[in-house]
Amino acid sequence: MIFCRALGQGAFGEVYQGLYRHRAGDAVEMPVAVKTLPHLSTSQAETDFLMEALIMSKFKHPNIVHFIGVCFDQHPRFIVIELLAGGDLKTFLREARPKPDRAASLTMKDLLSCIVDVAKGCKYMEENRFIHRDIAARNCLLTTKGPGRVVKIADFGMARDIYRADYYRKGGKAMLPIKWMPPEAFLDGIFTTKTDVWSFGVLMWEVLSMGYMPYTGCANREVMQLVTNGGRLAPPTNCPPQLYAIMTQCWQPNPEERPGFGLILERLGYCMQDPDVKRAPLPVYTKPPSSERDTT
Ligand SMILES: C[C@@H](Oc1cc(-c2cccc(S(C)(=O)=O)c2)cnc1N)c1cc(F)ccc1N1NC=CN1
Repeated sequence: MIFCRALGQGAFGEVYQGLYRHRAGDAVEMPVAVKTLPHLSTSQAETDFLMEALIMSKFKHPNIVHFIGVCFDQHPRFIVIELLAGGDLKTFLREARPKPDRAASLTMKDLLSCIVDVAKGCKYMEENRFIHRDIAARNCLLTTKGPGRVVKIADFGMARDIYRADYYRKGGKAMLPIKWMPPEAFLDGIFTTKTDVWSFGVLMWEVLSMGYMPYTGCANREVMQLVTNGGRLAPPTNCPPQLYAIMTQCWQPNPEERPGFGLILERLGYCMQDPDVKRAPLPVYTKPPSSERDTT
């Protein structure tokens, strides 16, 4: 295991880019991401860290990050996963926004393809009765920024990676991604696969708004109030109504009425074939960068 450079701060500790050789003598070195656990971690943190590795090791799916291994017999303890060189989905979308001086580099088809990739990963988790609890663009990674990119769900620890502002510290307890949670989750702590369906609807909104913070400018408490009283995210600029319809189904107040990921994939399939959807222009943001307040 060779550590090359730091990728950023993960929930537990630093995340590094590294090179992994399956056997000492192997010529082939594989680029990997390495999540480390700081030396001075509580035993609870160690358990959570190991738990996250165990969860990832169970999954085998093209839209879920590939788990390579753990090293727990020395410090720092670390988890080795495949490196997805395109970085995270939220950053990718924000960087890809059409600018006045640069034509859109993505089409509606590209955005839909990202959404479909995540839906496939979610369907696999639903089939395995695994509740992710933190489906959001920040937790998805791309194999590459270029064409042919594949999006994978890549964080299984309610990770508080690089987007700390997205989380809400409720009564000093764990930080909760309120803006991605349904009422039954933040009010009663009920988490089912239908929790992930709600979050997936918010992820669709993030993708079609090209990386905006949901409920831009609203504090988490205001969002809890709004959503409990039936308020919902408005359609992103230029969002085709067929896609907004899927989001609103994901945000049904009654969890049972939200579609499963199989049905969501079917409906997304129709949208992919609908010429009106494929032809839809991307949102053009003319806001000067200084006033870009869509990160809080
Ligand atoms: C744990 C970490 O995993 C990875 C990050 C990057 C990765 C992340 C950012 C940029 C690049 S890069 C080399 O393409 O610029 C690669 C690439 N592959 C990974 N497997 C991660 C997974 C996520 F789902 C979301 C964020 C992160 N982190 N944690 C700390 C930084 N990102």
